[in-house]
Amino acid sequence: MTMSLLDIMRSASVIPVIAIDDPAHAVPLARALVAGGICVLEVTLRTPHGLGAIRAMAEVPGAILGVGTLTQPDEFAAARDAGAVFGVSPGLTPALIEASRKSGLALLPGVMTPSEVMAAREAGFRQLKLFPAVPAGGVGMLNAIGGPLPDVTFCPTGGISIDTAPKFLACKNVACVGGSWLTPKDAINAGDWAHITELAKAASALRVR
Ligand SMILES: O=C(O)C(=O)C[C@H](O)[C@H](O)COP(=O)(O)O
Repeated sequence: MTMSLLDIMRSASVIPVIAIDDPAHAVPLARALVAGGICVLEVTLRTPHGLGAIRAMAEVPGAILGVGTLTQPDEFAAARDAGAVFGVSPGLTPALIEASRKSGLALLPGVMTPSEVMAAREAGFRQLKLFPAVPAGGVGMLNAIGGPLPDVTFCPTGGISIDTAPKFLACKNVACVGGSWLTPKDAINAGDWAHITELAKAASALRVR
């Protein structure tokens, strides 16, 4: 059964934004997150190991892989072939809209203003990433957008923590939040997978409303 992007977002509460510096970290990291109840994993293309990590992590039972930092059209098909079932970009351009359609990879595009929300909606996107969420105005911005533009659902990302996530998740137009706080580099480099599982447990205990 294929999950829609909205189903994936609703199943998540928190989507960890992951950057893999060492390919050997990919599988133990995915296992640690899934063990803590965090199953939707966004692996960014910020490092050269992104695609390889998606391929490896997609084999971990229970993990649902997304690709992050999509900025080039040719990355869509490559990420899909590696096992990503959705993609996330920091913004939206005509070339990315076309690449999403051609590849069939569901896209969660980044927006940060009402005009960008309206342009994304015109292009057919109803699930959006508010990025960067805190500099863009955070909860106040989400509530303000929800008035005139109530038919879009957000995954705010950028500047959110375990302490501030609940107030984002309480917004009517938020299905989940994204963040890098679940995957601190010092814990990953130390192989402290138990700590990552603890962070994941705390995050997966947060529920929308
Ligand atoms: O890499 C991307 O594609 C991005 O869009 C940026 C990430 O979503 C944020 O960097 C996560 O934000 P923090 O939780 O504040 O670290």
